[in-house]
Amino acid sequence: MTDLTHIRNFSIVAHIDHGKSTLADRLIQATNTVPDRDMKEQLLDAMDIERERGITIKANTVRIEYDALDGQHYVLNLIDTPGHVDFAYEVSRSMRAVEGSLLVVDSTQGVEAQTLANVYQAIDADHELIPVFNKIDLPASDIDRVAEQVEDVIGIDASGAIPVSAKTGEGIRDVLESIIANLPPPEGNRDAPLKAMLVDSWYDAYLGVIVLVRIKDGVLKKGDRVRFMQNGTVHQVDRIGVFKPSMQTVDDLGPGEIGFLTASIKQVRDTRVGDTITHEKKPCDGPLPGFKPSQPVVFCGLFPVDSAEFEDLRDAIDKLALNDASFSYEMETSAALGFGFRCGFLGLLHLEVIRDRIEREYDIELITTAPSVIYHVFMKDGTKIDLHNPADMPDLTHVDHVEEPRIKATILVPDEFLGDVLKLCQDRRGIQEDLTYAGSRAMVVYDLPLNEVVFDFYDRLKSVTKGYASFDYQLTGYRQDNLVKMQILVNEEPVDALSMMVHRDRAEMRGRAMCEKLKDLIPRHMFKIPIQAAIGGKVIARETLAALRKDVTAKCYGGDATRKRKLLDKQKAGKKKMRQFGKVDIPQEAFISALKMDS
Ligand SMILES: Nc1nc2c(ncn2[C@@H]2O[C@H](COP(=O)(O)OP(=O)(O)OP(=O)(O)O)[C@@H](O)[C@H]2O)c(=O)[nH]1
Repeated sequence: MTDLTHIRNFSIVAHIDHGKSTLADRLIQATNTVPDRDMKEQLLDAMDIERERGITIKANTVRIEYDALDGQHYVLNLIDTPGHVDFAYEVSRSMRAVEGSLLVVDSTQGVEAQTLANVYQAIDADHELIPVFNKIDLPASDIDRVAEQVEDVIGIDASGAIPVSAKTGEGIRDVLESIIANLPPPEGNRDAPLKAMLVDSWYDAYLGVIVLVRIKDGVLKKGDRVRFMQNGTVHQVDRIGVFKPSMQTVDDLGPGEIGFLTASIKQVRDTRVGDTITHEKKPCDGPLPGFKPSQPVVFCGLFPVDSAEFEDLRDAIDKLALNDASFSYEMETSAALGFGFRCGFLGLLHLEVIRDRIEREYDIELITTAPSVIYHVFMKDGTKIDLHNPADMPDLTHVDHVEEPRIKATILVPDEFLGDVLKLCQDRRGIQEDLTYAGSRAMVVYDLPLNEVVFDFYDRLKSVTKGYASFDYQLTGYRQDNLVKMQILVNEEPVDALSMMVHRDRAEMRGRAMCEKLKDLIPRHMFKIPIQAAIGGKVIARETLAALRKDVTAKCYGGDATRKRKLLDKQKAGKKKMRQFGKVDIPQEAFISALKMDS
């Protein structure tokens, strides 16, 4: 157990690619936490995969021992956090477990949207920040400009900022000394009853659920019987330890310390992040203020292309969910797609990560239906429905009004792309709230419907700004609007997987675009196929796919048998990836591609 004044707990926050993981590596190396021969790049990230902790969205922890210039020995606990906007929640909970953060800014790039988002979270958490200007080894590094930006845009004092190169190691000692000098030590009382925060938890094949804890008061020992206050469950602690960064058991954990416990807990779902852990016999007076549980905001259906793989899909989803409490799912049946799952995610990246893992690691080909947000549907009889799936939208005659979730989006972009960004936001029904400049960069704040952002907003933003824009968002609440369900009919049959909620004013444009896309994506058949978009019973757009005249091999006149066979094989393989809708085969890509907007 370490004396409180010799502990510093901190996290590293940064915009993506500004060098957070590389800096963590250097801190670990400079303090000889890991012998040089075991040192590899992105140590904390790599460990994720080794430990099969699942998606690399989780915060990672490492305990560093440091002999400071004042001759004293310190214990530094570092929590590394994910950078992507979907996982902002992870950042906020890591911040609650520490007293301060290093704010890494790439000195060749400057302040970006996540830099700002992180600062706001730090201020919320009442947190000390040390600005660190990274990549000073690069010729494009401009510390003065970045310092000015930090002061102008973020409004924090940059005079104590530390220039470093996480690549060469220059400035790393200064970072360590600044942590000791400028971050406050934790507070806590070792004689008080145990009060510990459940910061994170994950599943380990050998040890069961591992719980990351931050001790506030009291002492945690192996063998203790502890109560998880919100859950009400009691467990016997069978192991406690710290990450260096590999797991090392210790005898006890005292106030201010960060470590882990195991207690034969079977499922991650049995542990609630933000819960307070105390002793069963001598409990603390009350729980710590908990965090709100993370709520899925984006929903979509996942169906196996080959319906025989449904059980495999169930198995894959069960396994993934074991380690990811923010991913929700329930079984769903669709007239067109058969059995599958309706899944909830924290955002689009989260959706993509899970989908890719199912396809790659479990080798199951999937059809992903249109991502949707949760709408509040107010019925004429006074009841309210939370609509997760556009296919379940009740008949309009019974609906009084519909509300949709809105976000506050912050976008930082070089001046020359500003016009394109404003147009994109405007096209997505955005309302401009703010526009300011910091040098040659503009910062725009928009109020946007989440629904218009979930599909391909980020891709579009990157493409119109050649990758120079950065983006961050927070949910702000619900607002009523003129929203309707649009159905797509192929050969007169509704394809429920392509149903979507749209704004009435944009329905026709979206309907037309969808029909045109589908016309290109659906192969011709022996008969004519009408493709229609409809609201209620009313068709608002229509395309017709002409009937097939020749077979695919007809153009290989001359009888090149191998070529013919190859073509036929290709056609056969293509068939496997298609789903039959009535008499029509629709290829898998059609479901995703049709939904991409060109605006
Ligand atoms: N030249 C130079 N390159 C650096 C420096 N620090 C990081 N990099 C490079 O910048 C890139 C991003 O660094 P990461 O450490 O992965 O950045 P990150 O912020 O952790 O990114 P995520 O983990 O993806 O959020 C990598 O290619 C690093 O090698 C530096 O001081 N100098």
